Amino acid sequence: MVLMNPVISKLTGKLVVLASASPRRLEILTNVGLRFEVVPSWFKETLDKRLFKTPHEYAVETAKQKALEVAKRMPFKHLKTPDIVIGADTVVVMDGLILEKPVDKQDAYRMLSRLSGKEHSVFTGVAIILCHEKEVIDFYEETKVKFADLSDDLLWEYINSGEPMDKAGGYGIQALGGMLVEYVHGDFLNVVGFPLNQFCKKLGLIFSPPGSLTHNSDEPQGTSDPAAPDLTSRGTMQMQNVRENETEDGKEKLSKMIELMDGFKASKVLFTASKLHVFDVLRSSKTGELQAEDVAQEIKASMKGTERLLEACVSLGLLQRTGKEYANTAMSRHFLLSDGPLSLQGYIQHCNELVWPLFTHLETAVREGTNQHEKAFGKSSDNLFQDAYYSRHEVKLRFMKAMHSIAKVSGRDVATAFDLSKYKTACDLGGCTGAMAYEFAKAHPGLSVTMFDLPEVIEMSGHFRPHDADDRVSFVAGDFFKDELPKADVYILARILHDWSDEKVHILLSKIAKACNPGCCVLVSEIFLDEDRKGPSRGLLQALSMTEGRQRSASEYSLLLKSHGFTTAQNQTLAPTTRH
Ligand SMILES: C[S@@+](CC[C@H](N)C(=O)[O-])C[C@H]1O[C@@H](n2cnc3c(N)ncnc32)[C@H](O)[C@@H]1O
Repeated sequence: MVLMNPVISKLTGKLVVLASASPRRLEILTNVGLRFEVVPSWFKETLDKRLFKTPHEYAVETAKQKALEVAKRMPFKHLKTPDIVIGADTVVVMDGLILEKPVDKQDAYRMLSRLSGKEHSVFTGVAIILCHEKEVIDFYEETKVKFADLSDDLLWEYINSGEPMDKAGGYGIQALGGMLVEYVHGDFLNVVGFPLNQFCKKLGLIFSPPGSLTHNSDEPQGTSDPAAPDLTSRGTMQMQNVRENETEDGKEKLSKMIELMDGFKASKVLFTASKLHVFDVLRSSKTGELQAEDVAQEIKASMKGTERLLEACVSLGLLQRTGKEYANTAMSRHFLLSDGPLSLQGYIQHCNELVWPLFTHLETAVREGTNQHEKAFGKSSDNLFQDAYYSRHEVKLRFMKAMHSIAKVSGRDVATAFDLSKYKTACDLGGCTGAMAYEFAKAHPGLSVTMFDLPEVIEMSGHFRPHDADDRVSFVAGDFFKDELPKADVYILARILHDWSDEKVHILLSKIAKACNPGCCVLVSEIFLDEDRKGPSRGLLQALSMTEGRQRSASEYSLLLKSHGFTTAQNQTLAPTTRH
């Protein structure tokens, strides 16, 4: 006979899913008349226990992840969305150590002999997902269990029965394992695997809101409701808190906030590991792997600091660790080795040495509406390039390396974005090291490319000349605001226009319009802001440290170009405009 719990009856007609393969949980819930489907979770119980302050937090999180996995999978794999998914995870805790299912008989023996003659705790974490409301309600129950003093003979007999193997802590209290137990304090079913009593109370809170509980029209007045004793105002408040904080949406927002708060730390870890050549050091070792102390020695840093840095790098996906050995990940091999073809080291160092100090003065920059070069570097920068980037040799080299690394990773895409086969000559205005010009030459066999930049840049461009340099690329020194521009069919403006005011952009475009061959085209490569200026954030963040320049949308660039007779040929992220 089934005693119909009024709370359980509220679930009639709902699709309830138990995200657990445990026959014991299935039995407990079936016995109280709950109708449900069993969809075992595919979530692997691999959460790092060290990340949890208490064992019950670990059990609750595991339960939640099990249930969420099923709730997310069902609409796609089973083509139905459940109303409720229930997840549970039971752990046995002895002296702060979480004992899960034994992996073999020896493991079972170790667990059971540890429990012998002592009291331990059994925690079950439970998560109830309300799929339509997108809410997660979770809780845990603790029960204390004391084992009798167990002889080895008894232990081995029990182990050889096979019962311990699929059970947390290596025993099942509902069967033979019951013989091992001296006493139980708390919910017995919690030890079996599901805290039924508290589960029903929670369902009561969910499905019978406070107002309706004091006077439940479905029930004769005076009928005691198992949920009622818990409905003190404190209980209700706690429930509301749980709902607000534990929804998927709330969690997403919180993790976004945390990501934003920690973003600067992650950047600085990348900058520091790069500056200390951690990625190069690991690559140069014979096996591609090193222990923290070897890395510390190589980079001449403290063991403690190095270890922390390496661990942080692992957490960010920059390194991987097997046992004590650290190695580069595919991503760091791709972008973080100094001599890699797509190395971003130049740009990373620029960010660390130049952009980072500017951003430490962001508050003043916002208050004053000015660039903070003087505050950060003790020198004003009326002309960004001459005063800030090119005033000292090493700063110029660093800036050029930064431009070079970005041009290397983006150059091919820019060069191949449009069909330029009908053009014979191109001029890369402000082409810096020539990296982009070489990409254009490589992509277009019929194209000769002139790289045009300030004299102080051209004099150093030899440092960056590729060993297989194409002789269709030539270099011309000059100031594009003052000097005559080389004649060409295609003008490349890659990351140039954003640095300048509309006034200066007009000067440059009018010079291009004057110099260009008939039917020429201008290829603009920039971060185009969305028309409503709500993104992309990469462009809007960059704007915060700009001097006289500004970020623009595609239509703003189009307008500027149109006023010099160029018509937008295509509306793409990269916009070539032609002049007829
Ligand atoms: C932001 S960098 C872009 C470099 C390159 N186009 C790229 O996409 O990697 C700007 C370039 O414009 C050059 N530049 C700045 N002012 C210039 C001027 N008045 N005349 C010529 N080149 C200039 C700088 O030297 C620098 O190489």
